[in-house]
Amino acid sequence: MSDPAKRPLRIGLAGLGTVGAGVVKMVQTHAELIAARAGRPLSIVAVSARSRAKDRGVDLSAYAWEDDAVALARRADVDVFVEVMGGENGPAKAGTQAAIAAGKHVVTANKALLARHGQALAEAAEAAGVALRYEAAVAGGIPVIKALGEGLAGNGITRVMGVMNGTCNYILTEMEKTGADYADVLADAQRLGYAEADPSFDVGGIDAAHKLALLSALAFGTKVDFDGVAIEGIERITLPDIEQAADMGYRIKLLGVARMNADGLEQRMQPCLVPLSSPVGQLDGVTNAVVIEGDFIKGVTLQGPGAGEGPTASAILGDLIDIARGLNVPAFGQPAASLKPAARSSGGTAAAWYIRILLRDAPGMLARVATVLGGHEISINMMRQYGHEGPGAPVVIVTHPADTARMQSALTEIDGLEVSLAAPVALRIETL
Ligand SMILES: NC(=O)C1=CN([C@@H]2O[C@H](COP(=O)(O)OP(=O)(O)OC[C@H]3O[C@@H](n4cnc5c(N)ncnc54)[C@H](O)[C@@H]3O)[C@@H](O)[C@H]2O)C=CC1
Ligand SMILES: N[C@@H](CC=O)C(=O)O
Ligand code: NA
Repeated sequence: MSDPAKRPLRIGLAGLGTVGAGVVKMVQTHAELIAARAGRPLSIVAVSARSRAKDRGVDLSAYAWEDDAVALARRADVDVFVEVMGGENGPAKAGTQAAIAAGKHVVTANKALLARHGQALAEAAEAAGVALRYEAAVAGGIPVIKALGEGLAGNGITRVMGVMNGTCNYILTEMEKTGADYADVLADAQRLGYAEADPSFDVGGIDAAHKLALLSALAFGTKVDFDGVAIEGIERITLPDIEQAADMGYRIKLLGVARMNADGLEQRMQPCLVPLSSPVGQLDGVTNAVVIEGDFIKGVTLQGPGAGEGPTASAILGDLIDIARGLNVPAFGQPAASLKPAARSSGGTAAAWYIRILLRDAPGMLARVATVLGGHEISINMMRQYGHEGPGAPVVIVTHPADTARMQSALTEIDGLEVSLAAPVALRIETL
């Protein structure tokens, strides 16, 4: 019998959409290069998706077909189950569980699955002695899981932050560049294969929060705590917000921050203003960036394409080549049983805020708002009125640093003023 470490690594590929088709293309395009680097060939043996008939622009004729992803996961001729279907339950979860139970390695791009079930799946994979790899799931083509879990493993990590959703960054930067409508730019992101099957996961900040929760576990040795992420999406950001931020030297980014404070883990994903001149402020289109701060490394910034066929396939192939080489590192950087439950921090550091309000246009209205802010000990750094909007006057206020709790109660009070014509929007200003 041939040496199993030398024979082809046999892949069962579940999902043939943007990511799955990319994986097929890369395996076919780079068969020789991959075999040379992995020490043995990678061979797709069987595939599965919803529709067998659909033309995906790739040649699938050499592969067996399975209607059922769970059956694919259990096939005797499959060594690695590649899950690129999506969904936090359904066949993604059942197939992954079945693969692990059958002693097969798993590579997945599915952050929703891992944000919910990562701990249980990592425990099961370790018990079965198989790898559970997910580089594609976080920041697409950027090798951030490898960087955090391997290259930086000797550091005490102090903070992880960044832009982790390509769709949102694409929308925010395209709106700024072209003045295009939010809905049109979102439709473009869907057409380009960046968005989730349910794009409200992207624009609602949920997809990026899934990713942040996985990075937190890796960075801080805590169990994945997706429900501990404070999430706010970009749905309420308007073109005037983007323009006014630019006018003040900032750009709006959906920014994730994970930090271990004295009272526990702070995890937040929210639109923030960042300096236009900062590396994060410069990110355009589908580009993501993750900043990792550690006690010995100080800071590392990784930047690259966060979504799309090629970058995501690249991450999947990186994981497959590691498996072919016989590497198996714990999914969350240390044995799953040793991960600690994450105590949640009661609040983050204070920050300056950008506030947008729509006030009835009459004398004395601004003074009412200033009084509310003053009552919450929030002092104003700058205040500007931007023309008129129907019966209202859009007003932008930039404050001096204030903590989130104080800002939230001030906003609730402003919202309750009869002069306030729309719910106020407040965005943190991160100095990075
Ligand atoms: N598109 C991207 O840029 C990235 C996507 N991901 C993740 O990769 C996964 C796949 O994403 P895409 O390829 O964009 O999705 P997609 O919608 O383009 O493709 C999904 C594929 O899975 C199959 N599928 C879905 N549900 C199924 C079910 N219940 N039974 C059988 N087959 C099913 C579909 O038929 C399709 O072939 C998701 O978990 C997504 O979050 C991760 C990083 C980047
Ligand atoms: N929908 C995601 C895809 C990659 O994870 C994104 O836009 O970043
Ligand atoms: Na990645």
